[in-house]
Amino acid sequence: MEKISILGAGTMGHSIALSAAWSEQPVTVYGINEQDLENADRGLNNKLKVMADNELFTAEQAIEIKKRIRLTTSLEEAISSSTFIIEVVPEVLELKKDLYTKLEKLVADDVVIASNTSGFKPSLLAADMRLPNRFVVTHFWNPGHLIPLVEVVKGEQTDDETVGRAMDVLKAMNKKPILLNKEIPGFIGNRLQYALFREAQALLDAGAASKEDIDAAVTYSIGRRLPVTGPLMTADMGGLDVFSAISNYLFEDLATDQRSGETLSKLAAENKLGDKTGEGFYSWEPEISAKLNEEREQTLIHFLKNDLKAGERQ
Ligand SMILES: NC(=O)C1=CN([C@@H]2O[C@H](COP(=O)(O)OP(=O)(O)OC[C@H]3O[C@@H](n4cnc5c(N)ncnc54)[C@H](O)[C@@H]3O)[C@@H](O)[C@H]2O)C=CC1
Ligand SMILES: O=C(O)[C@@H](O)C(=O)[C@H](O)[C@@H](O)CO
Repeated sequence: MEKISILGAGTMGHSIALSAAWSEQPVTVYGINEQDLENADRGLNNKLKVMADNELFTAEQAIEIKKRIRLTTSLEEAISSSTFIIEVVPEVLELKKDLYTKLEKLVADDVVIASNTSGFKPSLLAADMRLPNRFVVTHFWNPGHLIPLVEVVKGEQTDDETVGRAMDVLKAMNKKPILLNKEIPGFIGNRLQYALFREAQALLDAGAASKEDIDAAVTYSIGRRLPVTGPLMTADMGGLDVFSAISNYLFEDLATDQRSGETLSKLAAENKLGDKTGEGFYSWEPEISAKLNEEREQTLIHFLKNDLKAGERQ
């Protein structure tokens, strides 16, 4: 069994740690200061309560899971006995690369260093590493403790042993790892997610429909099918003659913007960042935020329970 350390205690870091602890693996989480750890501890307690309330495990098991997670502000302590490190710091290329340089001076040559980056190519991240063979991307999805997919992406120099260890540790965490054949920016999930996001922005900026109706067009249609059939299987079920005919006239009309759209750019410039600042495309009063986050969590837990029934989770 790998000794897992998570470097970064934020949105993804503490929820990935919860995933590991839930699969009975002890894990150490590094945060930058006491406030960071307090936020992580609160996030863990909230998530464990919701999961126990929804009978994913008992309240007693939740206590045991929490005991498996050690929080520290000491990087050295966090990695002192690690065999598998998952970096989950902000999506800033140089920040990540600088951390790997620091880590390579502190850990043994056989310790795997993985990144939860949303889309940087592993070869780019590992470009200055002493041992790029031990580096791999393990891209979890938010919330990391409730979404099964993890995209495993190897760089040009990632060796097979590192890939194998990453796949094994993710399966031991009861995740659904997929190994990409090629390293491409954004991997698979985010390329698809951001293609949809680009088109949604273009429709909003063109005044084609309201933000509510644009989102409804997804949640009340393709969003109902996607938990069952992905885009290629959906096309097979709809008829490739139809999907090909539509592709041949519609593709030339789809958005091809290379940057954020007008509305998103304006909102970001005004620091209206969505749920975390109280306003984005939508207004996020605390009660609305709590309601929508709980609804999403309940839905994701419902899917997880189906996985359990299907034996996809031991
Ligand atoms: N938020 C999301 O929905 C997802 C994010 N990711 C990726 O995961 C990574 C982390 O994202 P989040 O958890 O959302 O970030 P976050 O901002 O919530 O947390 C980042 C954590 O990194 C640590 N940190 C902050 N500044 C640091 C520094 N200068 N040096 C070392 N550690 C530092 C802190 O513990 C902080 O809590 C990013 O690469 C992001 O692209 C991947 C999937 C989903
Ligand atoms: O959970 C997600 O959406 C992620 O996998 C991502 O990487 C997103 O792009 C995230 O970074 C922003 O929500």
